Amino acid sequence: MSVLEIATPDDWHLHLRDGEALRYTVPATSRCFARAIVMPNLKPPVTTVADAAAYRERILAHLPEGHAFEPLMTLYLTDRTTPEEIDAAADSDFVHACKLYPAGATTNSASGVSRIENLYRVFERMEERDLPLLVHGEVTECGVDIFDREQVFIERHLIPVRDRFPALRIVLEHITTAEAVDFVLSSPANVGATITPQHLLYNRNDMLVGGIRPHLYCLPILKAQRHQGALREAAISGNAKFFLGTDSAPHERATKETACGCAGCYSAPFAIELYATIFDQLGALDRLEGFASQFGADFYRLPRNTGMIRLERAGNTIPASLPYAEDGTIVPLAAGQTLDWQLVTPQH
Ligand SMILES: NC(=O)N[C@@H](CC(=O)O)C(=O)O
Ligand SMILES: [Zn+2]
Ligand SMILES: [Zn+2]
Repeated sequence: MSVLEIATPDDWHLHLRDGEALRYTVPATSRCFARAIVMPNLKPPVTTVADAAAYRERILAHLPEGHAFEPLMTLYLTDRTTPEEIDAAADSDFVHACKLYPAGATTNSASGVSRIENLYRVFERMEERDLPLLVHGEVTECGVDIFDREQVFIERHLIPVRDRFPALRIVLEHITTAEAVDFVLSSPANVGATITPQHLLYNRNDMLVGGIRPHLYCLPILKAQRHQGALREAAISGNAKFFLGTDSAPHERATKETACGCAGCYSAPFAIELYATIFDQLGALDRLEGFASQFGADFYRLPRNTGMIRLERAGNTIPASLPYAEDGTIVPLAAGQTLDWQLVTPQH
């Protein structure tokens, strides 16, 4: 097969950042994706419906002419989030979910939740109002090894939340382990997961053997090869609980190539080509459309996109770096690698 046409995809986990960064991040996603779930971990975070409305306008102000793109906004849960704010979110037509960051788990999560049980009244209202809960699923206790943090979070926190709020729609974001795959598979249909390109393409050897590669450092951290295998199997399984979420998380080059580098991989400019290359290598190109363009919309109870995109089989080399922010540069995921697919007809 040398041409691939699929329904226009959506990105169900995306960091666009704010301010000057939007000039780069918004077109990188809108060239290909019709919608994206926009993460709220700004400084300060997006905690109210009013914040989300203002942020949505700043995003749309950077949409290039001729691009059709709908940012699907989210609220950042804190210890102080109220059930009333959940009602306001559910009543709005642009807030589509709330995001749980355990305090200290990842980039800009300092205002996150310190004790998950404190949010049970909020979860109860989300369940009533059918507003999905998106989860960065890692514990933060310093005694728990970084490679075990997802699995321990599932056992200690996620299983109790799922069982206490059986109708709550939950997305375990950017899953990285076989245990996360098993958790999703053994849960009812209202529990799903997003899978990133980096966790499909790489494992911890790619990050650490022969030298440390800061541009592969993201959270949850890349795991062992057997976990990568479980994620690949889930992504190409055709099971509608697993869908595309890039977790494209831009950090300027200097903040990654330093003694204490930031977590996050910037994949947006080549996202669909990365996924197409992986699915092709796994002999599962026919499963890409469900994963990229259908299952997420179904989970969020939004209409599937009616437009199409076209990709062609062609050597597509990702540049070593791209312009980003004021005078900055950014190193995209898989910089310097040649992908097997290229987007030729965006959204038509
Ligand atoms: N994934 C990451 O490593 N980083 C994300 C935050 C997140 O999604 O956890 C970021 O905002 O930089
Ligand atoms: Zn996260
Ligand atoms: Zn993220």
